[in-house]
Amino acid sequence: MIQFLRNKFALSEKGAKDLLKAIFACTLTDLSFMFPVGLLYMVVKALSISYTGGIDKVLPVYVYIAISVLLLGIIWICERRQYNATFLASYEESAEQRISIAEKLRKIPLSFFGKKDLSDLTTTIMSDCAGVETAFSHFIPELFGAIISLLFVSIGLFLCGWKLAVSLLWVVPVAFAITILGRKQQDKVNKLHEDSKLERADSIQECLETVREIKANNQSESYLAKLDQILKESERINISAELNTAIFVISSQMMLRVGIATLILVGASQILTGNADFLTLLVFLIAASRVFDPLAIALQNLAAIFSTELKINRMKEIENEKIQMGENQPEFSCYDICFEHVDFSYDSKDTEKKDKVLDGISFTAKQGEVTALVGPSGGGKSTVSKLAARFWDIQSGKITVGGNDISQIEPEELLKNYAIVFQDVVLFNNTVMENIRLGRRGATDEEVLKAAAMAMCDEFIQKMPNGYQTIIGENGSALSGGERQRISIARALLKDAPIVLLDEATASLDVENESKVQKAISRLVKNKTVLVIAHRMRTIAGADHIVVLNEGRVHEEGTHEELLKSRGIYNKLWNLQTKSAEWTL
Ligand SMILES: Nc1ncnc2c1ncn2[C@@H]1O[C@H](COP(=O)(O)OP(=O)(O)OP(=O)(O)O)[C@@H](O)[C@H]1O
Repeated sequence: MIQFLRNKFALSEKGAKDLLKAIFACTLTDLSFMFPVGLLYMVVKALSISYTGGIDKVLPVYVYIAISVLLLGIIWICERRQYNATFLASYEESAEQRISIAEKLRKIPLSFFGKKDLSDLTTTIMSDCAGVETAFSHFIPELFGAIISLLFVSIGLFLCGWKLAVSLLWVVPVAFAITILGRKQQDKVNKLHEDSKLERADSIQECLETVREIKANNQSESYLAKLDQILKESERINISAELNTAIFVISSQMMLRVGIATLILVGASQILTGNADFLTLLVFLIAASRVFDPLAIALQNLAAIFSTELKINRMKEIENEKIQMGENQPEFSCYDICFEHVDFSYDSKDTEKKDKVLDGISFTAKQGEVTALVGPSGGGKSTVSKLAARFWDIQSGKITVGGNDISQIEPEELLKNYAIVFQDVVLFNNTVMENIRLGRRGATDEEVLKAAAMAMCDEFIQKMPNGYQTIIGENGSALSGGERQRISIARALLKDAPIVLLDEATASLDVENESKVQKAISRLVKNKTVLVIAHRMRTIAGADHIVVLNEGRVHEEGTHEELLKSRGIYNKLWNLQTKSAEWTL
């Protein structure tokens, strides 16, 4: 049972056990609501006896009051237990689920994120987890609780009179059948609904992210018209999904009411023929109201559980994704990075040659040397630098660091040895100090200040309202491109790792700052393995080793002088840039 619940609702073992407890608690609560029916039966019976003169068989009033208080106490305890078992446990499980998805996302290869939209993942973590939390705290325990308690009550009702019981309960399987038969249609509409929600979230996110470009290109009106259309379509699908569910749920709930009508008809004819008394019919009617109310909610819950399955499947998709694993304490004799016949395509299922981004790449970036990657745009330079840090796993060949195959090293352990400066700098909505400290957690303020000064950040940071304690806004929106890049360089200087990856690290800097930062970088890279990508040829002319990449292959390699002499792509790029330096507007 525990395993079934785990598989069905993507729960942890503790979560599945808690769910069982919650179902048990809900069953007890539903059953406890039947006690007042029993008491009512006793009271009405006592009144009828006293009315017919059998006063000596009637219990004193205080006994009924005492029983009522006792029953209230039992109901209160059951409700309390149900509250603890459902809400507290479900919040704990939901927190666990969110943490486990976040942990998983940390370890999933980046290729997964290429297949998924950011808003899709955000929806899974925030809204799907919340949806499952509601299912876990309400729908599932209430549904199972109502069904199990109905079974017990049915036994009691059959013992009181099977004809009346059948006349009341025949509607229950019919009502469930209506909801279950509508499932196929509901699944279809729910899928459309979920897809439209994702499209809506995507469009709004895209609109917010690209608002500057939309305005700059004078496209506000047409873009907003398109967005408006998407929102209206989403609203239409939303209403149709609600209506669709409502049709099946309301029909099945109405079916339950038919059961009361047939009970009255059969009960009346039984009384007329002397096969039942009015008191028994009254008890059946009160029991029907007590049992059918939670059952009507259970039918609603059943429909909601169908739609929750879509959310659960999306969570399972993340849970089942393969993670990057490997050795936790690798030992490196040196930090040479070696690519051996590496093939790579961003879509790992696409093994066809035309989709390969890298095709048989082999070269070595030695420790103590600067290795530059150059070549035409789209040649695969950034891909090579990211693969060197195991951001993706390659399809064939081998990448080693100090002789260790990096596909066998735990990514976070591996990355401890890398200081990386990318073209697109990511900054966090925190102080400048903390954004730099991200390079090395635990670095002292003095060390952060030193790194910032070396990366030429100090001057502009001092001008900020609160200096190093200034909050820089979401992704450093208040900073210029060059300032962001210098903060990223300060992070790398602070980390002082044995391998340095620089992908267009100084591209956004002006000439004056570039030469100063270059000096800082040349101190950073001493005795390290450095892989550098730069479009400005003069930046890489002094590299110890230059690898020219073209269309995913190593076209040529050597030093600046050797490559100029060979008159290949490098020579062509060098001449083009020298000429372009003379251009004026
Ligand atoms: N995340 C990605 N998903 C799919 N394809 C990608 C991804 N990143 C890059 N590519 C493709 O891989 C190829 C190589 O890209 P890469 O960024 O490595 O080239 P590059 O030489 O660094 O280019 P540039 O000099 O313009 O930065 C390109 O065709 C690019 O479209």
